[in-house]
Amino acid sequence: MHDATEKEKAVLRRRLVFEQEKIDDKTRERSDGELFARLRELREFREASVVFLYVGTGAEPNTAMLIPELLAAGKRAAVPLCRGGGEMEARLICSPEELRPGRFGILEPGQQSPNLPPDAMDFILVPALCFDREGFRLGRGGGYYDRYLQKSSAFSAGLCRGIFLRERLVRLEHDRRVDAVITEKETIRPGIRG
Ligand SMILES: Nc1nc2c(c(=O)[nH]1)N(C=O)[C@@H](CNc1ccc(C(=O)N[C@@H](CCC(=O)O)C(=O)O)cc1)CN2
Ligand SMILES: Nc1ncnc2c1ncn2[C@@H]1O[C@H](COP(=O)(O)OP(=O)(O)OP(=O)(O)O)[C@@H](O)[C@H]1O
Repeated sequence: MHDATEKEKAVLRRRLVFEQEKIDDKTRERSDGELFARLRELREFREASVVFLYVGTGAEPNTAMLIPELLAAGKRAAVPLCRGGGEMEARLICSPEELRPGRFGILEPGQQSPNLPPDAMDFILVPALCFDREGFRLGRGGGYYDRYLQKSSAFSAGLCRGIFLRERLVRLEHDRRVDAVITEKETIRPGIRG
């Protein structure tokens, strides 16, 4: 039964990567603008002092854009540094210029950047190919965020282009939900909806 779910996830993952690539730059930029505007309005984001954010790649929201404004607002920004075994660390950065392509070609902080513990995070921006209305997600299959979210009690949120929002995704026991899913049109708080 688990095997069937993993397989279903893998099939959906491939289809979503294909769908993502069809979005043109202009549509993507407009979508990013709307997603970021909602994120900036989110109380937990505004109140956070330490934000753990991924650096968007490919068709993902271009979240690197948020780094300068976070720093200008006096917040601390941490970015994932991937390790082996599906583990990643939250490394503090002072500028987006510190980032270099790492594993998977995604921009990462350097080895010398300070490593913050999971309980130092206030807010975690969680990447995914898609989310559902209950806060479950389909990631790239590394299990990095499922493992990380288990170690942190920070508020977690995902940015999800509306076309990738689903009613209900397949899920396994280790799958963690996010506390908020932001689309261009709505901010969904699965916990509150019940
Ligand atoms: N921008 C961004 N950063 C992120 C993530 C993310 O989803 N987006 N991650 C979220 O976890 C972590 C990296 N996870 C990743 C997991 C798999 C692949 C990847 O390229 N997988 C191959 C297939 C691997 C295989 O099974 O052979 C691929 O997609 O071609 C990339 C990143 C940490 N940083
Ligand atoms: N908390 C965990 N502890 C141990 N293994 C885990 C945990 N979470 C996920 N895994 C394993 O990692 C692999 C990928 O999991 P999954 O398909 O849920 O990743 P994902 O959520 O798509 O990826 P990511 O979180 O990196 O975006 C699976 O083999 C899964 O069993």
